[in-house]
Amino acid sequence: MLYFRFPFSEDYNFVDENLDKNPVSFHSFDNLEILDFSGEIESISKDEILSAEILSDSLSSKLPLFEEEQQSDYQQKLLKVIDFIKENDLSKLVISRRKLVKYEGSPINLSRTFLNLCKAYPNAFVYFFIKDEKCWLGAFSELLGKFNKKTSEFETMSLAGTIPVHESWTSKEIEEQKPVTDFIKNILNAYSEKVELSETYDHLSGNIKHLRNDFKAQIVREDVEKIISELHPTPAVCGIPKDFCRKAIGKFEKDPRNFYAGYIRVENDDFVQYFVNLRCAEFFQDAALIYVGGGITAESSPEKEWRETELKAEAVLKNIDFS
Ligand SMILES: C=C(O[C@H]1C=CC=C(C(=O)O)[C@@H]1O)C(=O)O
Repeated sequence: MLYFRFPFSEDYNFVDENLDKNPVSFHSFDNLEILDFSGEIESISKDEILSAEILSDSLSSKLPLFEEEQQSDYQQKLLKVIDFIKENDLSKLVISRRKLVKYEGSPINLSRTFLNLCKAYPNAFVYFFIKDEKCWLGAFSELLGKFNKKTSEFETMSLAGTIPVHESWTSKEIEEQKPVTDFIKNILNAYSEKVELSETYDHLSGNIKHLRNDFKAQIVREDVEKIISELHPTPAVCGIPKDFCRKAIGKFEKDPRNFYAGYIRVENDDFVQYFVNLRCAEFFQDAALIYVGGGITAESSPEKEWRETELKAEAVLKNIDFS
């Protein structure tokens, strides 16, 4: 099953798994796993979601053997990452961890958790799925791409840099977001004569904010999937050079990213949209793993980076319904 809600919409959707169409698919970070949801996109009411009442008790898998990375270990590792960034002259490298949430005997109401996330993040793409013994929920507003089938306009954004809502930007975040903008600009310029780029502005997300630029470009329909495969993973979730940074992530992160920092493709009559899968968590019968990361630069402070991941984890954590 899959429930989802588009950004700025009040309607909830599900996909009935009956037909040959594949309107929604989840792509893992490493692109090796694609989870398809086939059928028609149908609408579903809040009451129907509530009455289905899906609890963590009903999930088939328990959390496999897992050792959570502690603050001191994570910070030690980030010191090594910073050295690596300096040695290789990288502008940034995105490193992530998994925060463990044990239910301690009180099951989670996953349906209510989904609705809480929808309420808390009106500008986000919010989803909840259970399939092939996997269960994930997420809510985030970063667009990897949006293609308008009628006008052939392609939209995307560069989103990076994080600070608490009431703090002021420093050169660290500004320098962290720039490579994302440059990376996207270079790709779009190869596919379009006309690429529009907005000013940089603040993108609010609960207790934190990010730096953001929006792009618009006229493209041809046949290029959409090619552009997406060049864009993913952007330096907002990986780094540049892409393949070098992907390998470095594999070396520094002790657990796989799975669907975290991958993307979700959703197609309807008007658009094909691709949402970056951040602020997400994997749920098991007895515990959940919240996936969080951040862009590390030569200027990073390991302690601040740890705090940033804690703040990002809050985005999901505070909306979990312990029934
Ligand atoms: C990698 C994550 O966030 C990305 C998106 C916005 C800001 C980011 C940052 O400030 O590091 C990251 O690039 C995450 O939330 O796990």
